[in-house]
Amino acid sequence: MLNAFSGGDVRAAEAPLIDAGQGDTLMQRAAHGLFGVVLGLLRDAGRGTYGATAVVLAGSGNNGADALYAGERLLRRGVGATAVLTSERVHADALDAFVRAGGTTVRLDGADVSDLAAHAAAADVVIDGILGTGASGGLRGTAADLVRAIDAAAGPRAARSALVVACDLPSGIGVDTGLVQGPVLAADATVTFGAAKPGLLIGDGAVAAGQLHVVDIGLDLAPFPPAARTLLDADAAALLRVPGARDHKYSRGVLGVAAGSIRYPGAAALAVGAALATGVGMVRYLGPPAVAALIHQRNPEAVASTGPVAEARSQAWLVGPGAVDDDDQRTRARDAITSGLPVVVDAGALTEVPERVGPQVILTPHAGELREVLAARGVEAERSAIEAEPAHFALRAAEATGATVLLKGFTTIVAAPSGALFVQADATPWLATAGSGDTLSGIVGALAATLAEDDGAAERIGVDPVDLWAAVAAAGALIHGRAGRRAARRGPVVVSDLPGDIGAVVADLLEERRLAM
Ligand SMILES: NC(=O)C1=CN([C@@H]2O[C@H](COP(=O)(O)OP(=O)(O)OC[C@H]3O[C@@H](n4cnc5c(N)ncnc54)[C@H](O)[C@@H]3O)[C@@H](O)[C@H]2O)[C@@H](O)CC1
Ligand SMILES: [K+]
Repeated sequence: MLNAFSGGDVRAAEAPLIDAGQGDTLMQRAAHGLFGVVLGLLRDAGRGTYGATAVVLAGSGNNGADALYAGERLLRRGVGATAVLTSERVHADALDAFVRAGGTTVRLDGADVSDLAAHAAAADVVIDGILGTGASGGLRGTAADLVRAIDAAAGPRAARSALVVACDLPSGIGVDTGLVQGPVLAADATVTFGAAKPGLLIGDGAVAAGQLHVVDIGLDLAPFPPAARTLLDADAAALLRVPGARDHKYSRGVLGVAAGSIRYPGAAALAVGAALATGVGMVRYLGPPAVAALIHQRNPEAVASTGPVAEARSQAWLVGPGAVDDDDQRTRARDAITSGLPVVVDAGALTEVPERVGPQVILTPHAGELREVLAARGVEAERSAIEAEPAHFALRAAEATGATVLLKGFTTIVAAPSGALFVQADATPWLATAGSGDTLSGIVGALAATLAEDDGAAERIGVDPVDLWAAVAAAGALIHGRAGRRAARRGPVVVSDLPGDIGAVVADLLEERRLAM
């Protein structure tokens, strides 16, 4: 599990060490970690250090100092380094060390911004040390102008020649939210100190951060609750339930599916296919015979009927995908949601959620659907606002409904009504295609069915039992994302082919788990 801590908590964890006179030690550890990552990236890019050039953007605070000390280390390895001082104030000792090692400095105030930008764009590496955890709001003033100019001179990240490495975080992102309010220099890599910060995992902040490296500088974060968590492969693997010798189809977990309609039969077929590939004892399908016939073309093992939820004994339910203009499906959705069993609620069924439910009800909206869920509870928010601050609004929806909320997007956000937050960035943009969400709901539904009666699941991955369903949803997002990336190796993702990849990802995860034991 990757734990992210709020900027405030990381600073609080630093405070006793700084009070004990260890501030400089922390800074040197941070600078050394940053230097190490830059070195590795230069090597990977085949550029080495001797004769390479670096531009250090150094702000007024300790973030600028970390960057200058990293610059000092690069200078001692033969890199030619220039520091652009973006503020009147600068950490005196760090600047002194940088200059003594042979670095040149330029004050941004009064300099020609486009000249500086051209110089930065032509360098081998740019270190962004303008703002760190002490930032309030986006970049302002001349520092904002400089970043905009470097961005324009260097071009989009994929086409740039200069590597950009962010010190602690890309300057200008919301440390705790990932909100990007002004110009931000998108980084190839971010080297963050002490612990990941939520803004590096969420939404636009995660996009700007690039590859994330966490450098241990010796902070004790145990007293603080993580502000966000990301499941790693090992966590998803630990959740998977492997059938034992005494298992049979009913004990492995039965997933009831009330999805699809005459208008949208395909959604049900995709969800069922994904659920079977994730691994369940049985899928019981409830819905129109014509939809069942489509499901049976690909998955004859699905057991279909047209009855009510009460007559289809299951361990968990999946309701909503493609269920449009169908009163029977609406009734089934309501019955499943109020059954007390874990239930994944997608698309058409989101409007059937009563005022208050429990965390075993997992809503899987995209931003537009979340807007509706919130509006129905008196919280007005534009879709664009939800996309800019997805974690904030997912948490609000979880709080307002009592449900677990999985918000789909570039990063998948899972908010538990307890306030726990999971963020998964496993997916590929190739998964942004029709039907993708149906397969995600099928995977989460299958995991829920197999774990519904597994009392040890929360403990296996070290989460509070009240947050189990959020972790299950996050694991579903991880499997879905990895399956999508696997499929994308063959070309654009065809969602109906995804079950093969889902099964392969489950097999890989279990193999990694076996090797780790
Ligand atoms: N204290 C320490 O010894 C350690 C500090 N660390 C580094 O220190 C950083 C935090 O340092 P600081 O607390 O000095 O904060 P920053 O380095 O983030 O700088 C904050 C300063 O920038 C200015 N500022 C804030 N928002 C601005 C905006 N939107 N536009 C322009 N200027 C703005 C303010 O003057 C503020 O004092 C961390 O991110 C990390 O890089 C780490 O190295 C760990 C150890
Ligand atoms: K920074």
